[in-house]
Amino acid sequence: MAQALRFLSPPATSPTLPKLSTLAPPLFPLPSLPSRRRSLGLRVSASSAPPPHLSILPSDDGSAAIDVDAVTEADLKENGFRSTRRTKLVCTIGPATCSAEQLEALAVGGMNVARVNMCHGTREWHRQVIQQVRQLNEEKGFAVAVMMDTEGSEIHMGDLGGAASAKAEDGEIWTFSVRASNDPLPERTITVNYDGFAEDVRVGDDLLVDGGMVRFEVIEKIGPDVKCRCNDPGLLLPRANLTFWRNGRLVQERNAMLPTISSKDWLDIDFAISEGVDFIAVSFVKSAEVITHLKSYIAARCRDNEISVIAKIESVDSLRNLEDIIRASDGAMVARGDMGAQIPLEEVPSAQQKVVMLCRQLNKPVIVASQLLESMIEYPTPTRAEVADVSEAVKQRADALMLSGESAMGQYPEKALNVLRSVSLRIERWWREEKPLEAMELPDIASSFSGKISEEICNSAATMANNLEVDAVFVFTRTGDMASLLSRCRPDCPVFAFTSSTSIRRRLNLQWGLIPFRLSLSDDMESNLNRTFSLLKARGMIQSGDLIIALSDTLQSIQVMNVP
Ligand SMILES: Nc1ncnc2c1ncn2[C@@H]1O[C@H](COP(=O)(O)OP(=O)(O)OP(=O)(O)O)[C@@H](O)[C@H]1O
Ligand SMILES: CC(=O)C(=O)O
Ligand SMILES: [K+]
Ligand SMILES: [Mg+2]
Repeated sequence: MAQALRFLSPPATSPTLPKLSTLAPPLFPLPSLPSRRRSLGLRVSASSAPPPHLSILPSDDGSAAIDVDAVTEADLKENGFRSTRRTKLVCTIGPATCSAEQLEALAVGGMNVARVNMCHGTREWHRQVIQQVRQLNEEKGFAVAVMMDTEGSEIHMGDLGGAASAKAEDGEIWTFSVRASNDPLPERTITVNYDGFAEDVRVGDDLLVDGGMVRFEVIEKIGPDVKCRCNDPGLLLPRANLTFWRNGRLVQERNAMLPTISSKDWLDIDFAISEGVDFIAVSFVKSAEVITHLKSYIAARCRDNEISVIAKIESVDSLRNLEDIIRASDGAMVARGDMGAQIPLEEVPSAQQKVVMLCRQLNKPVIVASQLLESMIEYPTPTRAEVADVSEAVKQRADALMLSGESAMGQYPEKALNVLRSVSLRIERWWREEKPLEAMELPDIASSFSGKISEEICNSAATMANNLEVDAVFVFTRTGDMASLLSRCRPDCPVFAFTSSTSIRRRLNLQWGLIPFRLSLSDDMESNLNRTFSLLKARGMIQSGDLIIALSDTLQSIQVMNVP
């Protein structure tokens, strides 16, 4: 009940919007502002006078600090609110991008999340990358989050005895063996990580490397060795994924019983907790239980639950149990690489669309991953088809796009990131200009009355933001929930999310349209607003007359105002 009362904003701070005919001349003439800003200042000028008690005061705690990175700051100063990118970008870090300078170049280029894949590299290597990202954040004000991606216990090849790749030619006979050996491997021999491999496969099965990049047929089994003939030649890469198919269907036998989180994964998870990563992405999720289990494991070890769990949707089982898995997780990834090895390729696009839609409905951030710009591993420009694929993911309004090999080991990581950024910006602008009909209804998701209030406030605020064409929504949030609820509505303007936690700030950086800032929040909404206005104005990120909607999760209120 108390919250229901608080939902009614205090009268002095909730200006009712006047009818257009009653508008008074602007109280804050803005001669030097771009025309759009000026017209907005005019349109709502009657409500633009700050309530008397909202006058700008010097910062009350003396710290006057607000954490924002130089790139966001420059973008806002130069291009204004409308041009900020809404789609977030995840970069897989690998040998091509692991130095401090390379990581900084990616952050400057728009990387919101750095992903390390525990399939590759040593623990020491991962530790260095994570620490360098943290240092970059501390020194330059970035909020780049770190995502640790588990190896999972699917079947994969060994590391090719240190070779970068091996070529399998048509008709060649190769041996796939479960023998563990430290000695150099005989020619055309590949080790396999799964002990049951030789028992599970049958003569006549198709063995697919990386979902069909190379294809073999099983011709003979000799103890732990499986002889295969290459039918589709190609390049074998270290630790490539292996699937086997019988009569046109993926074989799921004892290999289907492999645990989603292996013993090695648990050690990697302990490592991730001790290094303070922001997200753990779980490979080959099959059911919601494993996510629930991991979340309680983290909760028992981690103050304030500061790690979010992302379910990677890449197996047949994850698609079968999709809704339960997404409900249990803090977000999802459409991991199209392995997904395309587990279901027919022509089913991948509709699976992507389904996951993206469901995540938005359930208010979970979703990442579209793998092969977005695959050709840019080798070439400095993408194919037209790749640009169309990126556009499609942006049109689906996914929270984030991910680079894999393009940034981990490609020749043009920064160029690839630049393509994601410019295509996102262009398609987002197209969306705002064309306003395509959005077929999606957002169902009620709150499970408590106070959650319901927050949801209603955010839905209304997003509608108001679009109808009034405001410049930005400001949300003061302790938990980040209200920022997520606003992001879910995909409003036309950016959402400035102010939170006192650096960890929440980083995790909000995965979500569509949010520009997260760290600011020590007080319980007094007016003081928060005043400090924000003066700090952002002092840095030239907002100007007098900009029209904003302000929300707070402590006050449960909506205010519309011009920046004084
Ligand atoms: N830390 C690393 N060290 C060396 N190479 C890496 C590293 N991370 C990624 N790579 C290279 O980049 C490629 C693409 O990265 P990506 O993370 O998509 O891996 P993947 O092997 O396809 O597995 P996953 O299905 O988990 O994504 C890898 O196959 C590998 O060659
Ligand atoms: C990202 C990942 O794991 C995949 O696409 O398979
Ligand atoms: K992985
Ligand atoms: Mg995968």
